[in-house]
Amino acid sequence: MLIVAAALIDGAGQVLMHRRPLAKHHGGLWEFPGGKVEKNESPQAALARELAEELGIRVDSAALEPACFATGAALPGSEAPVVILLYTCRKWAGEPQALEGEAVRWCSLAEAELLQLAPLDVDLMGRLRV
Ligand SMILES: Nc1nc2c([nH]c(=O)n2[C@H]2C[C@H](O)[C@@H](COP(=O)(O)OP(=O)(O)OP(=O)(O)O)O2)c(=O)[nH]1
Repeated sequence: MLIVAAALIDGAGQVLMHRRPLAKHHGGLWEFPGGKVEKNESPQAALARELAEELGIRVDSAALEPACFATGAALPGSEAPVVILLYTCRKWAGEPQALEGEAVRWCSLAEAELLQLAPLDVDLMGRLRV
C-alpha cells in the first residue's frame, strides 16, 4: 500500500505535525500529514488531495520535493507492505487546520522528534534533512 506524506516547513524552519484521529489505526499518535494514494493517482496529486482534505490548504504539485521514504509490514487483512513517501513543501495557500485529525502543531525538528510518533514517522523523522 502506497502512502504519501508532507513535511510542511515554514519560514522559521518549523515543521507541521498532525495528530491522528483517536478512533483510527495509530490513533492519537503524531504523523506527517498525508494519506493513501488511490488507484490511477500520482503520488503528488494524492498528496495535494490529502492536504486539502486533512488541513484545508492548497498545494501545487511543483512545490513538493521528494525527501525520503520508509517501509513497514502489511496492515491486517492486506498482503501489501506499507510504503510511505515523504515530500518537503515550503509553499502552500491557506492556514493548516485539523479538519479530520485531533490537532496540528508547528514545532522545531527537535520538538517533533520528542512527540509520540507513529512507527514509520519515527523512521521518516530520522531521515528528514531540512
Ligand atoms: N503515517 C503512518 N501511516 C501508517 C503507519 N503505519 C501504517 O500502517 N500506516 C498506515 C495506516 C493507514 O492505513 C495509512 C495512512 O493513511 P490514512 O491516514 O489515509 O489512513 P486512515 O487510517 O485514515 O484510513 P482510511 O480511513 O482512509 O481507510 O498508513 C505509520 O507508522 N505512519
